[in-house]
Amino acid sequence: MLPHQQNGHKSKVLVFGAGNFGSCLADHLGDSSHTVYMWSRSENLVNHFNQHHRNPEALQDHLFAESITAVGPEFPSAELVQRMDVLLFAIPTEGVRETLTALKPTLEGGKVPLLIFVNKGIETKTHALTLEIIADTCGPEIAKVATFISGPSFAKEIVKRQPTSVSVVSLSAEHAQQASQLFHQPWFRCYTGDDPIGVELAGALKNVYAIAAGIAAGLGFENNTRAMLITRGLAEMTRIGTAYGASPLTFLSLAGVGDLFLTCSSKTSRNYTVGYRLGQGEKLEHIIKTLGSVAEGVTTAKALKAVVDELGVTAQIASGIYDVLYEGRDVEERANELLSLPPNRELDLSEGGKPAQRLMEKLGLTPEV
Ligand SMILES: NC(=O)c1ccc[n+]([C@@H]2O[C@H](COP(=O)([O-])OP(=O)(O)OC[C@H]3O[C@@H](n4cnc5c(N)ncnc54)[C@H](O)[C@@H]3O)[C@@H](O)[C@H]2O)c1
Ligand SMILES: O=P(O)(O)OC[C@H](O)CO
Repeated sequence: MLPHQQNGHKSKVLVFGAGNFGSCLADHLGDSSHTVYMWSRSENLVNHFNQHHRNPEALQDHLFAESITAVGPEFPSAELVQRMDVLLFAIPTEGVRETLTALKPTLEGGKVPLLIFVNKGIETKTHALTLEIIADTCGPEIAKVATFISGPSFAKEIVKRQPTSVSVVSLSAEHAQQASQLFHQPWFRCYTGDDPIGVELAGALKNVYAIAAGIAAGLGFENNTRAMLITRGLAEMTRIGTAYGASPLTFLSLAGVGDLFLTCSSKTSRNYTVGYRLGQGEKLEHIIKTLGSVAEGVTTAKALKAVVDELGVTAQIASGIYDVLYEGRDVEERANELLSLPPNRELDLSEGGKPAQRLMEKLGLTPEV
């Protein structure tokens, strides 16, 4: 149990990442009177935040809870980390391995705080999910208790206390419950589950389909096309997920269709925006340079190509996005190619599960997910 659950004390939380989602979640917890530290690599951000309770790089209109202290730009000290009940990671997947490697010496030997991850991606170099990155860097015992929060959750709306619901999952039901209790509020509802592989895949893959939905809108396609993309995207991500070894039901959850629907339907999504701007004829390099924050679907599309090839699964939409982002294919021509493919059986699930089995074996668990 976390200290605040045992005796009414509030928790001490250190958030890694001071971008849109890190600062939004810091605010959510700080508002509930937890003691919150937020690490940023930017000295300017740290100084500005501590002086004005505003983030100069994200959610600029928001006045943040006073119980948040920004720390950095140096990596948080072992002394600070060891005082924490919770470490919350709100950095892109590409930075998780480096951050956990730096933390590992501090986590060794001492009490392990509750570890919560909110990134949504697949690592490009290794094609690993975050669960595997945690196992590689900190060992299987820590991976087994790591918790993942995912679902339809735009930071911009959470800071306005708009009702939001998320999936909170871990291989340890107890840790998922603890994370859920930490975050749960009437406007922020936490539903627990135990399929971190499925939830991670759903969160990562929906970003790729959001790029597709954005492209369609940028090319001038309207609502029918978007509905088709969301539905066929859901079928495709469920097929990939089950071939990987995840539960197909997970793709019907908040972290699955919930987040897919949100991200494919709004320009608030960075991934949708990347697609929209591609559809309008802008170059990827320019879009990434001027977007102002991360769109994880861009790197995930590359890793996903390798995952799909290894699984031998048909993933026509994901493959089209890969071709546009990494093979220099013309966006309109590739979209028309996709549209001219003959429709196949509407629903089918691939059998398999080898990647999840390998990951469970790495964690010393039976190969069932
Ligand atoms: N913004 C949202 O609404 C939202 C919602 C749910 C999940 N997420 C996920 O949360 C993660 C962070 O998203 P965001 O919106 O805060 O992005 P962002 O671009 O606004 O901020 C990213 C933060 O991570 C830091 N960072 C980047 N690379 C790093 C590295 N290698 N090491 C340490 N820190 C690094 C940046 O400096 C920045 O503070 C992403 O994986 C995103 O998919 C975002
Ligand atoms: O802005 P996006 O596309 O990264 O989406 C943010 C969140 O993942 C939505 O749940």
